[in-house]
Amino acid sequence: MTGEPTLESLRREIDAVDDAIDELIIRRTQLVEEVRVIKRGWPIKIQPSREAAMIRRLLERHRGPFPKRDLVAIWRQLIVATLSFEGPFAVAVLVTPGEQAYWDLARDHFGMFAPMHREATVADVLARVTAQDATVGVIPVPDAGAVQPWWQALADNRPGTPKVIARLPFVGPGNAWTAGSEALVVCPIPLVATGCDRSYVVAEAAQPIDGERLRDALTAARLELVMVTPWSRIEARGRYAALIEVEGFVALTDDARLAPFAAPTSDRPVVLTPIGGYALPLTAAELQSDARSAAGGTAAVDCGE
Ligand SMILES: O=C(O)C(=O)C[C@]1(C(=O)O)C=C[C@@H](O)C=C1
Repeated sequence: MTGEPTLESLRREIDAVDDAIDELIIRRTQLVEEVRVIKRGWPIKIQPSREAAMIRRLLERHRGPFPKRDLVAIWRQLIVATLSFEGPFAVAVLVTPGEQAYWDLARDHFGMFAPMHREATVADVLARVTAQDATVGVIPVPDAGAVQPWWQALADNRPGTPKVIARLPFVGPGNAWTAGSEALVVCPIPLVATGCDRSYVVAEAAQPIDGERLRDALTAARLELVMVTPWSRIEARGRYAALIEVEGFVALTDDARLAPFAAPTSDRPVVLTPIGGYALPLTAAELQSDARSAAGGTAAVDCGE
């Protein structure tokens, strides 16, 4: 006899679905253990480009009314749990008196259980990451009004120098104490292109370059300017530097577009050094759930690359 489902019958079905999900987590973990073997010689296991691309792909295929933000939160917790048994994983976070925004952003991204260390200055965060006392560091996003040119330290080719690998929040502000704050994640690993990226380049010159000349130089290099900080003096070298953010992916080494900027010339006095970047945070459109049914997925996001 078939009839309307009852609470009991629906709960039995939910239990069966939960068992299937649990079996898949067990299976996924077995696969990740094989990844761990492949990565045995790698000092740092985190792969932020892969993480961002995985989450974008899963959001595109998802359908139905389950909130996509919460779906991302589930995936983030799963990925970070995985990282913690691939090898040591810890986060150094800038926390200043009265400002815990970066702590919230780090916790939202790296989960409830990743070890997190508070640091009082950006230099302390960078030092911990350089020493690999912490795998990654979380520091403020520099903007066009930035005063602290900490990013100068990233334009250094010595092994172990932290580079920018992600931007937070990846999935919107959530219930963070200080909504609207944004952070960069740094770690000494290279990214790979995900198709939805932005990059940072440090410009260095004997004198500050005015905005128009800089834009022309970047256009010649086929780089589209997003943001440039004020020029600041590098005391040790008697030169000036600015942080530039550009659209798209710029590799840390061998990017043909940057080759002409490796050394200064009389008509091209600016040296450009890539220092990493980030997969673009998820947009409101990507996070829009289908509130009506479990039928349709969402169109792939166009990142203009
Ligand atoms: O693909 C990898 O390299 C993994 O280690 C697996 C995995 C995952 O859980 O899918 C975990 C951590 C990485 O940052 C990216 C992905």
